[in-house]
Amino acid sequence: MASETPAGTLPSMPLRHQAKKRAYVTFLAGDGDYVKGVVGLVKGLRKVKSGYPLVVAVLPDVPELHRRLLQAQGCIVREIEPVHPPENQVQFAMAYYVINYSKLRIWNFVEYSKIIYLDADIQVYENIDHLFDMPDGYFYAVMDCFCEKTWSHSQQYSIGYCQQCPDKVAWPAEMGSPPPLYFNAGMFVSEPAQSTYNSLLKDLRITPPTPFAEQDFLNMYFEKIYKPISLVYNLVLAMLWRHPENVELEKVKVVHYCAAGSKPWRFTGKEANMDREDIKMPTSIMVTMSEQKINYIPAPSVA
Ligand SMILES: O=c1ccn([C@@H]2O[C@H](COP(=O)(O)OP(=O)(O)O[C@H]3O[C@H](CO)[C@H](O)[C@H](O)[C@H]3O)[C@@H](O)[C@H]2O)c(=O)[nH]1
Ligand SMILES: O[C@H]1[C@H](O)[C@@H](O)[C@H](O)[C@@H](O)[C@H]1O
Ligand SMILES: [Mn+2]
Repeated sequence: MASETPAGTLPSMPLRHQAKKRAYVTFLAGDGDYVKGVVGLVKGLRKVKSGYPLVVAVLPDVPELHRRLLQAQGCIVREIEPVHPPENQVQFAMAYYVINYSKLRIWNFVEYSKIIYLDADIQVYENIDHLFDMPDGYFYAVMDCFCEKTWSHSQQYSIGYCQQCPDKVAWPAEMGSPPPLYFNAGMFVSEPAQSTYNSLLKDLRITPPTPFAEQDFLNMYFEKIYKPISLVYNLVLAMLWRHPENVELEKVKVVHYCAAGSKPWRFTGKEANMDREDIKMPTSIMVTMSEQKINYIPAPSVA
């Protein structure tokens, strides 16, 4: 009779556990204030009793103090090398998006069979561990909205077309077929694998950068296996004022504070959108959460 244990696996551990190591993953660059987002994120995951760790992929420029702060909060900190796109003259929608190509390194986290990636400017309000149980072989993420100014470079924006309401402005026949469904890359479910990682980096070398950096690149790379999931798993904040009819607020589990002026830890009340009630409301929840206790660990004395 053939053995039921494939070569290289431990016979004492049930197969289903060996094959299913999972993690939440986020990305952190620089010594700025996004570390506050990661602290808020890991506290949120803990609060909703997530059963999986948060791995923080950090670039070398993240200071030691921030790394220790995250470890003290229970995060697994993993340093990654920056990934640089090929040189060209593209104007990114936000200049700093260029660093986001480094996110591609997370497909090399092959000790995890499946990951849920969450931006540092995301907060979870309900447990989403069940997303790990969706069938393998797909890339799951939430469809984006094209209505904010960050999209002003695009054909979609120029004609007022958004995939969130595809019937409002129809895609003109003379512009060819409508663009494929496009996801926001601040939240997704995917499977790290050496072969995927290698081919992502190989393809990137021959792909000129575009305004939404790695988000555009991932949309092209995973186009064939992309499966949209409900927007409750990544409420891109501008949906609240661009497509309120699509949002059932009481069902939302994950909020993405990506709109201009919406980062909870940067709230001053004085910048774009900050006078909006729908920005002030979720922002105040998260500010309260992250103010509860950010206990900085003092750096060791150098004396
Ligand atoms: O100084 C920075 C800037 C960014 N980040 C990390 O990079 C992520 C992406 O940056 P933003 O959240 O500010 O970007 P947006 O939400 O506006 O951008 C969206 O488009 C980007 C295009 O590059 C990425 O795909 C991103 O994941 C997606 O949510 C942050 O959450 C954070 O995890 C840092 O750590 N430090
Ligand atoms: O990734 C971007 C970013 O998050 C912007 O803030 C948002 O307006 C876009 O819709 C999205 O594609
Ligand atoms: Mn974001």
